[in-house]
Amino acid sequence: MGDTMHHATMSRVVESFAPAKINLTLHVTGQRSDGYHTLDSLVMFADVGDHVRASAAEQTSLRVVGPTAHRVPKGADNLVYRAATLMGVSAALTLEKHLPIAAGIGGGSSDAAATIRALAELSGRPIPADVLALGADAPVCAAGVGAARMSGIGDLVTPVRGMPTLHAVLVNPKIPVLTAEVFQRLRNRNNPAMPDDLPIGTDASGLIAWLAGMRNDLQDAAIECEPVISQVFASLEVTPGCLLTRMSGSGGTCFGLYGDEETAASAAGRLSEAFPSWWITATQLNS
Ligand SMILES: C[C@@](CO)(OP(=O)(O)O)[C@H](O)COP(=O)(O)OP(=O)(O)OC[C@H]1O[C@@H](n2ccc(N)nc2=O)[C@H](O)[C@@H]1O
Ligand SMILES: Nc1ncnc2c1ncn2[C@@H]1O[C@H](COP(=O)(O)OP(=O)(O)O)[C@@H](O)[C@H]1O
Repeated sequence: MGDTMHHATMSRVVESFAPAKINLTLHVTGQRSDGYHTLDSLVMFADVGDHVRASAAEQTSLRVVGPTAHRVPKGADNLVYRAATLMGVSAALTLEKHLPIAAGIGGGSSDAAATIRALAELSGRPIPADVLALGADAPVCAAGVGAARMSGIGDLVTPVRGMPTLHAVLVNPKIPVLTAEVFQRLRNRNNPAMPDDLPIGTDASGLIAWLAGMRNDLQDAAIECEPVISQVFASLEVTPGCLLTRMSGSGGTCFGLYGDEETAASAAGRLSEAFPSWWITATQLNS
């Protein structure tokens, strides 16, 4: 009895969800002397994503499973492994990978953040201050605050409370888009930031109307890199009830916003039939 309990404690598995990150807006406001761009972005998280499982072990190991596992590095360069190294905690790690790769939805950063949360719970250690080392999207994912305004180069994260739930469809053509290449292709690196005051406390239709006046400044450059993205936009725009379309991050995932869950689900159904090789999912964006 005592032994069994001891064993159960030793093999405690902590599971952490790594949601897709959606940039509802992405304004590129300048470029620093080190080449990195300053951003102003309103971020929310989807209810689809990857799962990370961690249990204490003497040496770190990583097993990658799931539908998109074959597309990610399996060794020490996986962001899950790098997050464990940054935490200074050794663990047996499993990444269950569902999100498309190099997709503008921060999959690797979200996996790293989920790993950090799991290892913090397992070890009692605090979340390290330098998560930015794991990518510009890692701080917003690690903050775990839900909706947030991301600025600086991704290192400044301000929680945004009082955002409504949004009903979205995510569409990715399964063509990887290289973030660095999209930034390189930008013609205009100095665009206005979002207004200081975000539309806090509005309902979904008020938020969508406000979003319509905002931008993703990487869209044109991403379409130049991968022209299929304009087909992704066109496919979303013609779905009944689509209120807004935009690209997330550096692409190629684009999202459509809808007034309710049923309309979003039926748009996702139609699109999946028309484009069986694409990754298409209806999702709720939560604050
Ligand atoms: C564009 C964004 C917006 O949320 O999302 P994704 O498209 O990755 O999802 C992020 O800023 C990306 O974050 P992440 O993918 O973690 O980027 P990193 O690995 O840090 O950077 C990849 C490359 O993008 C460029 N980069 C990235 C961030 C930034 N603020 N300025 C840049 O110029 C740099 O050339 C860098 O070498
Ligand atoms: N756990 C991981 N998941 C996804 N990509 C990873 C992971 N670890 C390392 N990478 C590398 O990071 C790169 C960016 O992937 P990803 O985070 O999916 O991009 P994006 O932020 O554009 O959605 C990939 O090309 C991949 O080689």
